[in-house]
Amino acid sequence: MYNSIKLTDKVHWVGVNDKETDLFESLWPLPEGIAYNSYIINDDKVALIDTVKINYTDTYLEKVRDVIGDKKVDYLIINHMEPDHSGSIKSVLEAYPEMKIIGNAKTMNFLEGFYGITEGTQVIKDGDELDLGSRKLKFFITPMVHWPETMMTYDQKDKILFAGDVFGGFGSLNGFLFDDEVNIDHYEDEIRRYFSNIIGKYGPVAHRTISRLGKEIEPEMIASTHGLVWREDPAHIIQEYDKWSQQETEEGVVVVYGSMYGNTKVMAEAVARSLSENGIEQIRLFDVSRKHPSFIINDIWKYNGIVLGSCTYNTEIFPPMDYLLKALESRNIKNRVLGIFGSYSWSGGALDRLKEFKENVNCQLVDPVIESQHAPSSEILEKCYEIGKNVASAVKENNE
Ligand SMILES: Cc1cc2nc3c(=O)[nH]c(=O)nc-3n(C[C@H](O)[C@H](O)[C@H](O)COP(=O)(O)O)c2cc1C
Repeated sequence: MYNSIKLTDKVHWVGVNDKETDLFESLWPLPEGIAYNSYIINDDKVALIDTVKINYTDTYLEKVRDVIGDKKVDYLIINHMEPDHSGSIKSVLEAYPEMKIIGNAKTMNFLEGFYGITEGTQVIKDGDELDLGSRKLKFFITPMVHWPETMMTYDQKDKILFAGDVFGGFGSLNGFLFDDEVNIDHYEDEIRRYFSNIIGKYGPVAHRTISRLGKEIEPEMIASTHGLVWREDPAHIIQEYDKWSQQETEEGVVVVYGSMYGNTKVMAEAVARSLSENGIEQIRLFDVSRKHPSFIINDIWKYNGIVLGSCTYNTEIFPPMDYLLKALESRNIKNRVLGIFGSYSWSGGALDRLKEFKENVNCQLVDPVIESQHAPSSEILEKCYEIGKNVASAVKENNE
């Protein structure tokens, strides 16, 4: 018994849970693990949708057999070629050599490049259908959410959208699979962290894709390649993803500082205290060296205010702060209230990079912009309070 889980009479989840990988894509921490979801439709014809990471192939194939017994897999549909989903393709093909691999034209380049597979494939175009017997699947080509070949598959009978990575989240499935089996609030952060870390850069494409699908289909279930299957309230995850894809935020401020010996930290704490005194209830204060950027990005995605302060290191900005700035620039962070301050002792450098960051993102810079030499003086700390006050009033105004 390998714990496949029924979605409907003929559709099963045959995914796996990964609690062993520390860093997703060797970048993003997985404190709650992650699930690689694959689904099988056991109709007259049998179709698998995506596979799982190579480490879990054996368990995965057992789950597939658990559902279909001695039947063969007729089709393997590839919604996404990232190896956490495509890693078991070769093994599935060995187990079911007659199987046809279905993808779009771009999928095939990846299939050949990663796995040397050039035969037994079927190329589909946007809007094409595949008849499994009692149902027809329809394909939607949805490039760049978040790879060039990404697509989605819609089961028109059971009204299930197999969405690839879109609508996915971090966090493994601890016995539950469906949205109605868990307290969603507990998972919201991990879902947004997945969105902001992995899909966020492609927000505008995600928004266009969601708008298009909204006009063409009315799914009753959303089945992504990571995280929960949404059957009770699919509209919830669609709304959340759409909101995040447009960078809609709520009132709150994320203060991040880079500090070696505490002087910049004192400034950041003054800003944070002022934010609190000026009525901001959601304040996140992070040491950029100690909080992984994955979590900082997640909170920045949630709130409408950011304050960034950094010391100077060898004539440049403190390296971990530079890493965060690049991550935000690459995600085209926008529509935030922004406060900045730097510290130095002889040449300066940190504040120049923070000003460059301001030029690279579409955010509203709030006065004063501060540069402190050595330890912050009481005049400097007063200005930090001013940053807090001005950021507080701007984020409140923006939230009205
Ligand atoms: C290793 C190291 C390198 C530094 N490089 C520079 C520099 O190139 N230019 C400069 O103006 N200050 C430099 N500083 C000084 C700090 O940026 C400055 O003292 C700042 O106030 C330190 O803030 P902190 O206490 O928050 O770490 C350096 C300090 C250290 C420890």
